[in-house]
Amino acid sequence: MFHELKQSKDFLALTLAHPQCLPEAFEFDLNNQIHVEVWDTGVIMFEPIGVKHSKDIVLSCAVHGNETAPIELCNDLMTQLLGEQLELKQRVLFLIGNPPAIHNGTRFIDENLNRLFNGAHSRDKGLCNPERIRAQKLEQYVDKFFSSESGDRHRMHYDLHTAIRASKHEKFAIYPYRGSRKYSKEQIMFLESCGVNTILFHHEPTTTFSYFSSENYHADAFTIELGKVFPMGQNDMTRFIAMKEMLTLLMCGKALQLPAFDLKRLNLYQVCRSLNKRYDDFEFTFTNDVENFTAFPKGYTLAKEGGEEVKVEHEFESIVFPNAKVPVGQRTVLCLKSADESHLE
Ligand SMILES: O=C(O)CCC(=O)N[C@@H](CCC(=O)O)C(=O)O
Ligand SMILES: [Zn+2]
Repeated sequence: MFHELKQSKDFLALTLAHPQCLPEAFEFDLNNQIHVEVWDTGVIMFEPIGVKHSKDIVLSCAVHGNETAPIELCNDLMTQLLGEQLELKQRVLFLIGNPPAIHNGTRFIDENLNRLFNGAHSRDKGLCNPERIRAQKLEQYVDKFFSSESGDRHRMHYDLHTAIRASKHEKFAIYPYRGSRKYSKEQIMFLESCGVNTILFHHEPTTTFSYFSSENYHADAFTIELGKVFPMGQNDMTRFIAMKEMLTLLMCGKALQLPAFDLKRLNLYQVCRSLNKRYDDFEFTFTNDVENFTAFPKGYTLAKEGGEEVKVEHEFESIVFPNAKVPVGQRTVLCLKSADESHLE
């Protein structure tokens, strides 16, 4: 296994060759002062040797198996690290979330992994399918990674996705609910430098991976949507150059040279409500080619279910992630209104 990875430098290939689990964990040192630990299939940690580091960075992809651009992006970074092409100065944990779903070319196999974090994997029907078991393990790996360093650390988790539909703002990030904690202008400008200039502030706790890291480890954590979903190999990787460059600077401890916070460079949205499916016959009134962030006026009927109409409540509401095909009880769409900078620091 170790020799296979040393030779190929392709952690995605190793992961896909063993989608359920690896026969054993292993570790080794690269020739350029980097310690590598493989904890499980899709789970690899890189740590600089002999350097005083201060940042713990989690980069996750394939929490949804068919969202391939983030997988290619992360694999590029991992291959560069394994090929000793990067001078790593900070700790990084890469997570390839759902390898069986990558094989399947689907969002998930049994259950949406990104609804199973923050303990949801063990609630109700419990650890009854591979996604629930994987969610629990991913939580344990994040815990191990963040908890093994103490003191004044800067923890980050960028959970990389792509969206099912086209979007009026191609790249955007969901900033998980933070309770009384302020949202970070510096993180927002970091994302803007990555090409992600649209931020959605979530209005309530969720069971997503980014919320888990944000809530439990006070990490600067985001779900980041990098564009529309395409099959593996069909992504235009030039669209992710800025993202890759900024992540490389971050990992290698280089100056980020972030611009000052500037509202003119950003689109800020507040989630005003999450519509959960209540009846099997839930349907939207708009078609599948309506883009994310399309705004509808007050009174407009967005959806119908159980003989009732779901109408826009604010002057305008923009929709994101509409999906009528979720199980009853789950989110069918997020409704957004414009946000200002009042809760930022
Ligand atoms: O395009 C879609 O409908 C879904 C894209 C996606 O996977 N989005 C994430 C967002 C998670 C969050 O709200 O932080 C998801 O639905 O899990
Ligand atoms: Zn996704």
